[in-house]
Amino acid sequence: MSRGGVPVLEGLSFVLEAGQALVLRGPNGSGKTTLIRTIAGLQPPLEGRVSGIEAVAYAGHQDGLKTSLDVVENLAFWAAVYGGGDVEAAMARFDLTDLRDRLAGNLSAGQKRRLGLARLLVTGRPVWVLDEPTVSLDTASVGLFADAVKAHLASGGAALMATHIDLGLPEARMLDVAPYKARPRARAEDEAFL
Ligand SMILES: Nc1ncnc2c1ncn2[C@@H]1O[C@H](COP(=O)(O)OP(=O)(O)OP(=O)(O)O)[C@@H](O)[C@H]1O
Repeated sequence: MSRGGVPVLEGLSFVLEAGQALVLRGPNGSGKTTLIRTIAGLQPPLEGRVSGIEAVAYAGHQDGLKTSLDVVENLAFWAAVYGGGDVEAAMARFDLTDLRDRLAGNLSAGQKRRLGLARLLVTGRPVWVLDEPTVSLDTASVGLFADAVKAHLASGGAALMATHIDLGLPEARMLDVAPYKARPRARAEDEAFL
């Protein structure tokens, strides 16, 4: 896997089964975001392959919100794009019901993040691939998120998450990406000198 053409991770392989959560660990710059983006299909791997991309719902550092639409309109939009998830249930799960008519652009950082995460529910997609999903969330909202993940796993979903905080998901497997740091590679034009 690479960023900007520079290899970041190599030799990394795992299978994520239905009902499983996998938490990516590793220091800043170790390649968690690169791995997440590759698995979500936002960039191709240098080598190897990712299967099941069509089942992925991705949430990255940006919440992907339409700032000029309100909360319920944002979720209805995504539900329509993905084929009709339950907007009311998604709002209830992330404590957004009282904010339903507020423009997404006027939400606080944590409220925006809750809306971005509620979007996952309305996609109906089974594999959540999440990059630091709890950034900006207060303790209560982290609890809402952990409960949403648990319910998702219990219904046969799966979750891959890069996070620096303990989500209180003892069933989650951990994967430290640090041992998979890519070795520097010779550039093609240097080969004659190897
Ligand atoms: N566009 C780019 N061009 C070149 N290098 C990049 C680019 N984007 C990221 N990198 C580098 O790739 C490496 C992996 O970055 P990545 O964002 O995957 O790390 P991370 O584990 O998610 O870090 P953090 O915990 O800080 O979020 C870092 O050394 C970073 O500087």
